[in-house]
Amino acid sequence: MNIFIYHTPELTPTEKLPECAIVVDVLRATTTIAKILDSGGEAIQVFDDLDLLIETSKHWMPEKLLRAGERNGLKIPGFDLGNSPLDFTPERVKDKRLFMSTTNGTRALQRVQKSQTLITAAFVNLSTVVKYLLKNKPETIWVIGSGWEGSFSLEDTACAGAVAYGLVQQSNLSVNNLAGNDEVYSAIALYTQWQDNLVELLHHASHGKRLLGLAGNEDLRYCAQKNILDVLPMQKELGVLKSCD
Ligand SMILES: O=C(O)[C@H](CS(=O)(=O)O)OP(=O)(O)O
Ligand SMILES: [Mg+2]
Repeated sequence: MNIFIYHTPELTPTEKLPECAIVVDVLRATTTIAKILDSGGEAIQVFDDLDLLIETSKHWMPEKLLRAGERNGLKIPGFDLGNSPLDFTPERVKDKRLFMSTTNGTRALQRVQKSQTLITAAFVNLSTVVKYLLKNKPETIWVIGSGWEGSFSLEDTACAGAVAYGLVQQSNLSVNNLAGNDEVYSAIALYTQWQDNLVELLHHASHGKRLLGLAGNEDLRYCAQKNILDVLPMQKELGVLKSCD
């Protein structure tokens, strides 16, 4: 296994794709995606373009669909839900398909949607992701931070480092056997520095500061929790994520 970490989708190579792409958007899209599937959601269909989301969702059974997502961190007018993981309860989402668009996470997913395998990771489902990688041993793994509007996100790179660190900790592989680029070393260093205080890390992050004003502390506390959801969101058809059992 060779793991490459890219801080934002824009930094990923354009001329090739990995065997396994892992998109990270701790605040909040991939945390929310994990919560949706843990709450019994049928699937999440992700869109970069809102018009296409609305047009596509019109053809889905009305009683089985919800439109979710945000622009500038706030629920899109006319949508059922925003992008706070706390809102995606079993009562709201069980057996529903979520048609979803967010500022960064859904854009990152589209960038690597043609990869052989595409999964999503956040702190909440970290151990499930690491377990999947150790079991399936993809040759090339890309972990892509969603960033914020093309710039670096502290929380996404820290979570990417947590994935790499988990592989090292739970196998006989060393970092220099695993690391495919320098970013792996820096991401692991960032994660190990903050692994016992992720809430504080999220409060330092510019994304976290922005969210504090919009959604309050509860979202950050939830997104900072490690291994609370045993779920592996995997792309089963282009743009459609389901739980990989
Ligand atoms: O909803 C979010 O947390 C962000 C938007 S913002 O950075 O808070 O404005 O979107 P995401 O795609 O989850 O990074
Ligand atoms: Mg984000």
